[in-house]
Amino acid sequence: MTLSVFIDGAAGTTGLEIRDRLANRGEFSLIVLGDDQRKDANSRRDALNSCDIAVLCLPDDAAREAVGMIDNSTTRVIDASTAHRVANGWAYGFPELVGQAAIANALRVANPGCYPTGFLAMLAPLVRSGLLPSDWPWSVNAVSGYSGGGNALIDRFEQDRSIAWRGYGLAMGHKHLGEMQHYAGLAHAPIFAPAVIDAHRGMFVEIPVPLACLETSASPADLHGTLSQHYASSAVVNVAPFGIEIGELLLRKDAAPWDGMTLHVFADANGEQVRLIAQLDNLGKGASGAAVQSLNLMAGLPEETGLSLSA
Ligand SMILES: NC(=O)C1=CN([C@@H]2O[C@H](COP(=O)(O)OP(=O)(O)OC[C@H]3O[C@@H](n4cnc5c(N)ncnc54)[C@H](OP(=O)(O)O)[C@@H]3O)[C@@H](O)[C@H]2O)C=CC1
Ligand SMILES: CC(=O)N[C@@H](CCC(=O)OP(=O)(O)O)C(=O)O
Repeated sequence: MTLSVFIDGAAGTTGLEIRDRLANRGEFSLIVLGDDQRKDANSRRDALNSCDIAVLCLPDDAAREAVGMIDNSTTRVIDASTAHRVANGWAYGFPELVGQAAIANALRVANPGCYPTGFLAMLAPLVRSGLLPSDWPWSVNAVSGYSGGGNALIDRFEQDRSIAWRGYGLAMGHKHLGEMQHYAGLAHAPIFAPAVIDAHRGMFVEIPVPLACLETSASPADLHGTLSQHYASSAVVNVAPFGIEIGELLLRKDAAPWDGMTLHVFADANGEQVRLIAQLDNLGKGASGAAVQSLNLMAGLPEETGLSLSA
């Protein structure tokens, strides 16, 4: 059976990438609104109510408005925005953390934020397993390609080629803190230091772990072993081998779209300090790839169908 999919916000950065990923997928037929209709409330309402699955690639307020326009009980929704990520009645679209069934059977799915995808992939399994404490004041440092800020940030970086690095979130309170704290089960929101660099796509998310200062007997190898076991059956997330000499990690300006994610565990020789580092594509597993992964599960297909998983 072919499922009809309406991408609300299909002309935006995330929406276009989802369209690309669905272009040759016979399992889905796309409802596309032309430029004259894509912001017209009646046209959107009709499309939202006539599709099987709506994928919202909109700013938060417009995403809330879109959900409010649905007046039937059958349209299923994947929302790429921040609006519903910790809301009641919404499954969190992170199958590796919540289980595939929770998404496959959901009416409403909230796509995770790009930075929380890296943060939660590493910290949530380690806190859940008891290897790392939930009440430590965690911090997270990250760099993202500028497409992470959508069309507005793309325009800014592409019009002003003098910006090499842009630190932000300086007043704290970044919109991703809620989901980071909630799904990792933390007592405190992490201190989050995001930055944008002069690359179109791709990101690194890093959690420093002062292992010797924590109340845990876990070694770096234990952390790596738990993550490896957690993702052993995942086609999307892989854990890099532990203890292999890697002198540097690079984010290339011309990186191709990638829907996977690689997790690294680096440690000093005494096992006192650890750096957990996730590499992903903000537009892949951080947004559009994750949305298609959930769409696959909602359609009863293997989660990795049609994704680009070789880095
Ligand atoms: N870019 C990324 O890496 C990630 C993005 N996201 C989330 O995905 C969502 C979309 O972001 P992104 O694609 O980057 O943003 P863009 O700004 O690139 O795209 C947003 C699109 O929504 C359209 N739009 C805005 N308001 C309305 C409306 N009321 N009705 C219909 N269409 C509307 C815009 O049209 P117009 O330009 O004409 O105003 C634009 O085409 C956001 O919530 C964002 O937080 C999540 C994870 C990562
Ligand atoms: C580089 C950049 O600006 N990134 C955005 C996050 C990406 C995004 O739009 O995020 P979500 O929908 O996942 O919340 C930001 O920090 O606000």
